[in-house]
Amino acid sequence: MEESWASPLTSVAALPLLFIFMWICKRNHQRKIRETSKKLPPGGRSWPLIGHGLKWYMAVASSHPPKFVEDQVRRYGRIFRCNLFGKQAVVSADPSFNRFIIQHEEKLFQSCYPKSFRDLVGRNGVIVVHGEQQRKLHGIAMDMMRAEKLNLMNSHFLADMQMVMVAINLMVNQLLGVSTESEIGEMARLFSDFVDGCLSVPINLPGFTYCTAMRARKTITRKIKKMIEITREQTRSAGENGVLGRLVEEENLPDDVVSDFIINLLFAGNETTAKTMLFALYFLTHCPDALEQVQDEQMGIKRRRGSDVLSREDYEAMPFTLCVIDETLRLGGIAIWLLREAKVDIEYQDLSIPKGFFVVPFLSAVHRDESIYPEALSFYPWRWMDQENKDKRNWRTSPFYTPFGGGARCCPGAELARLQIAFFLHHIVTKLRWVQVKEDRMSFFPSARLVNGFQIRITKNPDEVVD
Ligand code: HEM
Repeated sequence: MEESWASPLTSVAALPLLFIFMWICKRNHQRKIRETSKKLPPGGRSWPLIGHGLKWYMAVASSHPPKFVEDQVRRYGRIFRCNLFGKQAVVSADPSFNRFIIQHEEKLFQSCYPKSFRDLVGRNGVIVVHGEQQRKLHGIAMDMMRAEKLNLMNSHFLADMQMVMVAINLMVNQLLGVSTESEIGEMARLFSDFVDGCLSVPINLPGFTYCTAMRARKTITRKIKKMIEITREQTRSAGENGVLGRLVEEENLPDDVVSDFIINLLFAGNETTAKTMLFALYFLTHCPDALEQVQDEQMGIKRRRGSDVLSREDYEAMPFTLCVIDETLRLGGIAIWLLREAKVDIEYQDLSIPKGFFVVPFLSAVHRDESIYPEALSFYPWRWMDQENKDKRNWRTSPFYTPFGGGARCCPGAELARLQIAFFLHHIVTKLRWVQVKEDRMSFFPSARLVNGFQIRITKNPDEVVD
């Protein structure tokens, strides 16, 4: 009796609960379907401990750094998973995803460097800081290096630049306002020790390159701080203090931050530009037609100008030389890949990338992709004269051409670097002739270089116009 009374009542009360239960089940089921269809990028097995490190190293040390990436792309597609530097990594040879990564710095991804590197380049430096501090320092660097400012910053800038053409000397001269030969020479020597350490095994014991670099860093920092003091005491006319003067007077940054800022600019701007100059000469040596066209263009400028010092207008009148520089950056761009870490769980198209994974946009895989650049492995500067490639060539916006990175960390020195390389080529091709005396090849490990040091025999150009 009790049962027959309770039963209809229970059924009525249970009905809404049953609906809720079914709705929750359905929702969970749909979520599960969604979650399983969003999956980790595909990837192959790797060796314990070393992961894919050996194959990665062999490719990067060769003259075709995307080799490992290309092999994986053939198997798994342009976005794949592997094991690098002791961690799970997602590597991309996909132009759109690369752009997505560099455009979402700070929100989804974050650049990351080992502690040993951060200690060396400076924990306050723009390269390693994040968030508000990075934005502020990056803004200052961008502002300083803007093309129109390069002319205004220092009325002697372009002339100085051509007198102290060795990249590091130029950087020391411009950044610190140091001009005597002995001061520049000493800073250049210290800096060379410092840079070697950035690319070495981080053992901080006497006799090791890293330790020598840390010592060099201390001396450089002491010198910069002394210069800051002197700069504060002196009031020179605008522009005469170099970048250091502007940082101290206009930006009002603490001394430690100014010092790391300068060291970062020296580090980021020196090797990159000097190596690109070297690669440009190497490519031109192996492409006589391009060399002849650069020589004609530059001799024309020299004849018109009638002097050794170039101006901004001359820079704008060398379209073919700029194609040579852009083609050099495409094939021999110093930054072949960038390193990021996923800050949060990320979903991109039907893929998920868990928080903490390394994410590696492999720039040179795109630069050497046959489906994007026909005859991709040939040095062919004329491709950039093609109007169809105008958008592709715009390194500020193009997903296909990113030698200077992009987004919040795009290279602030890009214009300065192109200007320096163009002027370097002008002086070299108008004044000298050379013959390569030893076979050579590019390698990108531990940093971009020509393995035999590009040995050439140099003679004076017999056609040089005497001023
Ligand atoms: C051919 C020469 C150069 C190349 C190929 C180059 C390339 C790059 C690339 C790819 C990045 C982005 C790194 C990343 O996203 O993790 C970068 C950043 C940077 N570059 Fe350059 N660079 C060159 C010259 C210069 C010069 C001349 C300067 C300064 C005078 C400079 C200063 C910097 C700085 C400070 C950063 C860090 C920006 C930040 O993290 O906010 N670079 N460069």
